[in-house]
Amino acid sequence: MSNQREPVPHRIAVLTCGHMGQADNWAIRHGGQTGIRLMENAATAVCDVTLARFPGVRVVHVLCGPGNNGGDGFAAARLLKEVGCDVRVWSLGEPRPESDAALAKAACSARFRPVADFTPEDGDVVIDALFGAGLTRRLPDVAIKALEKAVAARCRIIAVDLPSGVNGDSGINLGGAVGADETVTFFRKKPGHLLLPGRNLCGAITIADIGIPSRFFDIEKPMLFENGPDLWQKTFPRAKEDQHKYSRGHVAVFSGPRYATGAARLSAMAAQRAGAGAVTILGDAAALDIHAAHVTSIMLRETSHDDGLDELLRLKRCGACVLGPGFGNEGRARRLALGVLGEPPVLVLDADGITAFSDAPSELFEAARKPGQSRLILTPHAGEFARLFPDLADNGQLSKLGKALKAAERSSAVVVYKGSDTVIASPDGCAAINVNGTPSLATAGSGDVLAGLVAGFVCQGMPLWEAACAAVWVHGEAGRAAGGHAVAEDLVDVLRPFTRISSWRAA
Ligand SMILES: NC(=O)C1=CN([C@@H]2O[C@H](COP(=O)(O)OP(=O)(O)OC[C@H]3O[C@@H](n4cnc5c(N)ncnc54)[C@H](OP(=O)(O)O)[C@@H]3O)[C@@H](O)[C@H]2O)[C@@H](O)CC1
Ligand SMILES: [K+]
Repeated sequence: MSNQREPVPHRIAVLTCGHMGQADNWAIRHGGQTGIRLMENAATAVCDVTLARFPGVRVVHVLCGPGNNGGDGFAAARLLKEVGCDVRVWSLGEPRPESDAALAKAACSARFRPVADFTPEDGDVVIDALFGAGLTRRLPDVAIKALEKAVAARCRIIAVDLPSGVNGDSGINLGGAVGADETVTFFRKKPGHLLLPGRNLCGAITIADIGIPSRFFDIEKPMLFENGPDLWQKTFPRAKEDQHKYSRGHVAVFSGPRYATGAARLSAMAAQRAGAGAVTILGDAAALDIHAAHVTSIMLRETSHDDGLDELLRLKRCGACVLGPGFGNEGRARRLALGVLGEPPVLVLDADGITAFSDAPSELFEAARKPGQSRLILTPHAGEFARLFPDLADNGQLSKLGKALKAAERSSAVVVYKGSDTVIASPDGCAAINVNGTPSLATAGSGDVLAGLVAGFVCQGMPLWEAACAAVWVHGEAGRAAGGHAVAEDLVDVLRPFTRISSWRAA
């Protein structure tokens, strides 16, 4: 994590599988641990969750793969047998000789049968310890068949570390993963627990402490997080006694033409709800006539003679502007965006503002590349992302997280790659994965509300990445509060509690 950032509690850190391997190794070399003890601790956690979730369970099937995930399974089988469960172990392949998994298998007195013969009965509990962090390719057919049998028999499934078949770094189903009821993972979550479809296959997630000292994070600063207030609450705007409207922050929103004004209004209202002291909509006279019939506390400023940059710069203490929602005119959007990037206000570029650079994204990235803090926030959904970063969008090797990080680095912008698993990536390599999104956010105008929230937090002095993370989380909470069939106006209506620290602290 970069030095300029406020320290973040490492409990919300997320570790890639590679970093998790480093944490294991570090704990063994410097943290007084042994590999087999870590495995025993992992197995104890799996055993505890099994007994807590299914008290009185009699038959437990343990499906064990050839690696350390299987090793956790063998150790859990032994522990469950010790407490009197009827444990049946089904193995796939043989652990490497002298590996921790081989030690765990040797210590387990259960009878091992090939996974191909797995025959669960209705309602049995199945521990899926076939593959975890080490899976790089499609599951072997025999593993897929075993998992299918578990589903067909309506077994309750507890996944060790990850549901087998889910890639821990991308959340992608490499082929054959089935939904678990519970997933027990170790030390910290992995991206695959948060990104889709992995998140939906995990069921309830338990993070078990397996004895890796958290001072690991003193050496390896966390760069990846699950989004939530803990990540950004230290920089969240707090009202001060001596503030006036402009010192609270001023947001400008560029309006679309006469018949496309609603998007700008949604952004403007959301910026107000985020706490901006003043919000101005900039547009031509015909558009402002429509706005005037709808808004009261939002100011209107006509852009009659040029692209609107001069009018923006004349606004008092404008800290952020939103360009793109309902904007239309791509040529003008492009000129304006490039103009704003040469000036102090931070640019939140969304929708048509992003599409305007489809033919020449590098023009945008060049303009955004300046020493010091980024001045550009991009908020693309998948289609818009592909317009600005076609090669990244098409790259099957990259996860959504990887795409967002590379996009942020390339564009020198904070990139909010939207979706049900929105990723917020910063050019300095930090990223957060958001998990509180709901289907109710998939509605026209929802993105305009998000862009307004981002600008609203930025204008109050929040650092850009933190502001974007806060906006995405608040937007998600609003979606939940608004419920099914909400329209974007409903989101604005329910925003207020989520933009006040006292309310979400109590939540
Ligand atoms: N390190 C520690 O101290 C701790 C680790 N812990 C546990 O370890 C797990 C990670 O273990 P892991 O790295 O051994 O990986 P794992 O998921 O078991 O699979 C690797 C094996 O599968 C094989 N293989 C892969 N794909 C395959 C395929 N499609 N079809 C067939 N084979 C395939 C692969 O073979 P290879 O690719 O090398 O040919 C290799 O043999 C982690 O999830 C957690 O549960 C905990 O105990 C805490 C302490
Ligand atoms: K597993």
